[in-house]
Amino acid sequence: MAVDNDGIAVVTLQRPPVNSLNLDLLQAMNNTFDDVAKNKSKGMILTSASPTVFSAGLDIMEMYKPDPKRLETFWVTLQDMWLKLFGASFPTAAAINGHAPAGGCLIATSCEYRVMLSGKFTIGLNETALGIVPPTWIQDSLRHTIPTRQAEIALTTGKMFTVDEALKWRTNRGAEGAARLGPPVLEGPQMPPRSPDQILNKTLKMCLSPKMALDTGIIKLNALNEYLVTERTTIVDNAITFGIKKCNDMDINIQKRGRRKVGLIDETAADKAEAIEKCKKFIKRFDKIPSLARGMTKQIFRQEVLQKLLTNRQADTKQFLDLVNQPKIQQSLELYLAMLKQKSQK
Ligand SMILES: CC/C=C\C/C=C\C/C=C\CC/C=C/CC(=O)SCCNC(=O)CCNC(=O)[C@H](O)C(C)(C)COP(=O)(O)OP(=O)(O)OC[C@H]1O[C@@H](n2cnc3c(N)ncnc32)[C@H](O)[C@@H]1OP(=O)(O)O
Repeated sequence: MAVDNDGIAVVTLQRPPVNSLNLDLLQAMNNTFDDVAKNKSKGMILTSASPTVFSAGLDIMEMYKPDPKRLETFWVTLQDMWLKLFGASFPTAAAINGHAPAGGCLIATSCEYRVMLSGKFTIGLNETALGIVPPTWIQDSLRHTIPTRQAEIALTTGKMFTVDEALKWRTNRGAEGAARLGPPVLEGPQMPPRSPDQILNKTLKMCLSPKMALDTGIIKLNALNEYLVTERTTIVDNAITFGIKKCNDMDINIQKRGRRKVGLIDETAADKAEAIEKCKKFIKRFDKIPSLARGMTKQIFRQEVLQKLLTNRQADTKQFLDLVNQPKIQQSLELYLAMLKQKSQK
């Protein structure tokens, strides 16, 4: 852990080669989180010493042919880590400088803000694809981060997101739809927007025109048609300007037409230094907010999810131990480890 001049703690996971979460690393994380709380740091940023992996998730070796007592301690320590991180009163952010599968994604989604390096990295909860049911609190971390429906689909498909996918979800128009619509509006040529008063005056003028004075339905319709045709660009432009303003007011970031940002991650960065800077900027947003009020508000906001695990802790542990001790699961772990080894030797 390194604390900068602003009082922000940067905690670097350093367990080569892939920061897989074994008992020792989890215990070290828990002690560090306690220190950050005790030192009254302004906030904490989690990152990794590896240039390509944030964390490979749980260390599979802890679950393969395990010592029963150690396995239980391992799971309880993982629960502790999540309770401390997800429930931390201080601001937390993850500078995700590489792959973040399964438990790696859990750490990231337990933080309040995520900046991920652009590149061929992936992030997600892939448990279902491996034949494991992610425990409720692991699912809750994702559900707390992205919209419920997207979380359900991601969990049931074991989806690993590319950085681009993690940053923003496409609308149901999809990429093809967006392409069909032509260049993004914000990048296209812009008409000078007219004020609503100007539009109103123009409409009134049109209604009082000689054509309108004839007062026949058909002529009125023609006049309206003419107005709509001649003014369509202005009308559309005004609608877009109004929509963009509303989105800005509501802090909805629409960067391109056909897409909207929801965010398993909040931002991307070109390198680790930039990712850490962006995380610091997030933490500094709270400079003028009383820290007690901030921390308590966050904990109340997260209380329901935290309480669920606190209430069901023993049952959750038993479920894990029963699952891991199944011969079928041990067989799967053996195969998975062999597959990983084979891949790493290529
Ligand atoms: C799979 C679990 C199955 C069953 C569990 C059973 C019950 C559990 C019940 C509930 C728990 C639910 C929660 C689970 C959460 C988890 O976190 S499970 C772990 C899931 N993690 C993964 O699937 C990631 C696997 N790793 C990778 O995909 C890649 O390693 C990665 C993309 C992270 C990095 O790729 P790369 O840089 O190319 O590195 P290598 O693949 O070459 O790996 C280097 C060495 O590290 C070893 N290794 C990789 N991941 C793990 C790991 N999670 N645990 C232990 N060891 C790992 C890999 O074998 C290489 O070792 P070697 O150098 O060959 O000795």
